[in-house]
Amino acid sequence: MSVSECAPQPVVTDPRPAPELPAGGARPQDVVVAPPTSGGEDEEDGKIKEEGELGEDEIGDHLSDLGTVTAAEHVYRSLSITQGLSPRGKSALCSYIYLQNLEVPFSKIKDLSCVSFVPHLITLDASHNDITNFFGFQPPRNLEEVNLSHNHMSEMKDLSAYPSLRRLNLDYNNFREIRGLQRCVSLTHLSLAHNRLYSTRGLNSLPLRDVSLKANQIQRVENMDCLRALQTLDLSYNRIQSLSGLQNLDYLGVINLEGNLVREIKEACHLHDLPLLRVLNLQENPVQDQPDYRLAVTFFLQRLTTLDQKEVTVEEKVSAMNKFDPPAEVVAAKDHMVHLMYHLMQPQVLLNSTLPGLDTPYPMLVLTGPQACGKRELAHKLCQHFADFFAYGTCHTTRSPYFGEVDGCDYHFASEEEFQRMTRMGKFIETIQYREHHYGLSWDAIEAAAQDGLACCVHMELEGVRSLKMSRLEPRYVLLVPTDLEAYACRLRQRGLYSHAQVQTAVARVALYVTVNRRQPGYFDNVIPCDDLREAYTMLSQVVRDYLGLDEQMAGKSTPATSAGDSLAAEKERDRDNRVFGNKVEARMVPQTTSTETAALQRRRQLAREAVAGQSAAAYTQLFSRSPVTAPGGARAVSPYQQEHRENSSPESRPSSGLSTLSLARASLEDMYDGPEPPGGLGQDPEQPADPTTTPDRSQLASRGSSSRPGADAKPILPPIPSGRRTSEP
Ligand SMILES: Nc1ncnc2c1ncn2[C@@H]1O[C@H](COP(=O)(O)OP(=O)(O)OP(=O)(O)O)[C@@H](O)[C@H]1O
Repeated sequence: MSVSECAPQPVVTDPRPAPELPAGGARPQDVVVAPPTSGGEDEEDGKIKEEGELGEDEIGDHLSDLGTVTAAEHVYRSLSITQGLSPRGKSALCSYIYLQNLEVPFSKIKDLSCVSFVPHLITLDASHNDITNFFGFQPPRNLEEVNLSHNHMSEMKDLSAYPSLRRLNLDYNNFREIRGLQRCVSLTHLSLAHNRLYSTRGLNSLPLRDVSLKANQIQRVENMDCLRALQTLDLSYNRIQSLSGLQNLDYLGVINLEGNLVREIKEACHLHDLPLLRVLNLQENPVQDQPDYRLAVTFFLQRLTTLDQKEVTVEEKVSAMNKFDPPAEVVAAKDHMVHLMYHLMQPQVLLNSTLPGLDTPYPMLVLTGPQACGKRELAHKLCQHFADFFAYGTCHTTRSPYFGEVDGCDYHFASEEEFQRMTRMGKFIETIQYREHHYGLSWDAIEAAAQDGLACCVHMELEGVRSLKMSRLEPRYVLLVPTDLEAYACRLRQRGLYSHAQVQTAVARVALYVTVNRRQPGYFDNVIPCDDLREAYTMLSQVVRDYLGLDEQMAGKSTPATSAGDSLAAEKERDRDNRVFGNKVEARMVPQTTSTETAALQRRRQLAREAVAGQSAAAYTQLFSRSPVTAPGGARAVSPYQQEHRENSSPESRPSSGLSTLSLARASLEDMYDGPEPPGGLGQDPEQPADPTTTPDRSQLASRGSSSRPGADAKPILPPIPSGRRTSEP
């Protein structure tokens, strides 16, 4: 089937008018398109027509797509010869110079020089032939699409004469390198799959949108930076290990890297900044064996919609986020989950900090704020000043002590192993990792305060607050926040403990606290600027006095209520103020109690009352054999208001903190003694004027409580203030 080499013949169009086409379509032979330029190419070539070869006249049977050149001339624009037939002779097409589409696949063609006779050609399909000569024809100046796949070409040549070329398919040839495309300024689609390419070089600055270099021997992505219009890239079945080189292809939306040698998940980082990347295929790469491969890639490339030919689901995206960069709430939830689970795995004992009145939480005060804002100092000072009410809750940490810090006082300094062991033993309520160290508040720290009948005062970072808020404890949260960042940074530097970066981080975290406070009003019960620690302490102690109702009690001392009614009204007013905010927040947070739960709660309360009053079995007495008083308050006999309160009390209406509700604490205390008054007397007659010594203190509490109540005679124990941190009495 060889065709002899000869120069293309000049084409002369037929000047005669085309005959009328019969209705229903014309046989191609009936249409005179262009006469042969000479009579007998075959003779000229000296070839005898072989089987499967089409002569000039037979070619007409394969023409289609009739169009016009002028009003009088009709031409066929497409020639499609398949099924093993081929145009015979190099100049077999010279009669069809107006052909625009030429399809000659599966035709055993070795030489395409006949294409030189069709200068108007736009698309050429000569795939599945035996062509060895790359573009071996005179360039049709409008040639846009060429399919030369499945041939035997091995060398690309300069295609600068094909400026209109848009699509070029050279799959299944033997090319070793990409060459000669520099001037193909219209080339948008290029396929060189199944060749022997070892490099991606040679594509410089082409307007390519779709490139397939599948099944070659490429090891690296090189020189592709300039393919700024590239949208789809198929590099599957090569030997690529790194995804470097793809990071600047801003329009890239689809990358197929199946069957390569990518091993590291971190290679995905090279694709991280591709804004339009939606589809990635890394199937059959060693990286798939990495743990959490799919989640990790989903995390790195959050815009992906399809990974490894599988849709990336919303659930996967959320899981990936929660795993590799969890939002603060998720971190807190996990922390809470872990500690709750480990805690529940331990034998359950009734803690001193377990709800004293079943509907009143153990009172706690949490000072929070950025590192070194002074909260630890203030916490110590507060516990010292309000020694009858608060004990300092000493947290655990894995960091080593700073100069002057005392183990067991500032922190319990623990090794990493010890900390982890405690975690597994369910010892912690919350933990955080701050920098490279762990910090944790243990149940024991709270118990130490609770068993002395004291509220616990602790300090912690925001992360700890988040976790603590998920526990059953309902502390009061006081935010201490520096407003003068320069002074704050200065204070950090003066400590001489932190690097420049750590100072910067601490300063930056101030904004975090401010933002939380702004976006979630009520998240912190009080906000106190702490630029001046003396002023901050004054404000803090006032806040605490308000919580405890101390000032009001002092006022009550100086102007005794004129009547029981006045006293009751004042108490109601105070109680209402204390509760109003807490109730609002709580109402939003607490799910509605079902009737079953309400019934269960009532049963438990009843049992508790009976147990405390000595009316029920010893088991219940044991269960509640501890001091019910944690927040101090003036206990008294049941007043009409308290009676009303007890009747109305429900989990929904209870305040968010034990500290906020002195009256509630009293009520609950009396709930516990809602039977015969305990020895020593719980309170005083509401008809009587207020006791002139009503400022409650530890001794009063002890004297008010029943001497038979365990813990009633306990003495407050305050941790010593370490030197260097010890502050004078205010
Ligand atoms: N259990 C805990 N949970 C959460 N945060 C905690 C806990 N214990 C301590 N922190 C906080 O960890 C941070 C680092 O504590 P560290 O004692 O190392 O720094 P510091 O400079 O002494 O801070 P500060 O003076 O504010 O207490 C502090 O903000 C501290 O309040």
